[in-house]
Amino acid sequence: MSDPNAGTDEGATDPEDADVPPEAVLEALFATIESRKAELPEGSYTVSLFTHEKGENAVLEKIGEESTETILAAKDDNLDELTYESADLVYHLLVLLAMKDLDLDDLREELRDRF
Ligand SMILES: N=c1c2ncn([C@@H]3O[C@H](COP(=O)(O)OP(=O)(O)OP(=O)(O)O)[C@@H](O)[C@H]3O)c2ncn1[C@@H]1O[C@H](COP(=O)(O)O)[C@@H](O)[C@H]1O
Repeated sequence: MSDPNAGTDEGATDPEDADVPPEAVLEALFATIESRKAELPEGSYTVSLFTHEKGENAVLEKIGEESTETILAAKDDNLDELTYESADLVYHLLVLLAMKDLDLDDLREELRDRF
């Protein structure tokens, strides 16, 4: 994984900070992604997705790859791998939401409307 300390992350909680409670992890991760988008620090994998020469296709391709890897892990009943690939998939999905100026509230509202 790329250097998690790249960038300033002003106002964002580092998702790798052990003090982040599990229920706050998605918010912390999304705040880091938004910070990378705004600050564009060197050495950041997230920034490489926002600035890729392929444009949005870079993250779209990663979502395709990670979806396939998630499916294969499930078919293998490999729960550790399923968890790992699901985390890759969720991270790239959050990058896509940020790229499209959507956020976790949009996702939460959509899911809540289905209750
Ligand atoms: N959660 C993630 C995260 N999940 C996956 N990745 C990257 O996504 C890429 C996935 O590509 P691949 O699947 O090809 O890589 P891989 O997992 O080595 O390969 P496989 O074994 O899956 O085939 C890797 O480069 C991972 O580092 C992530 N990169 C960053 N984050 C978070 O974003 C924060 C900021 O990271 P930077 O933007 O790099 O500073 C980090 O502190 C993390 O919290």
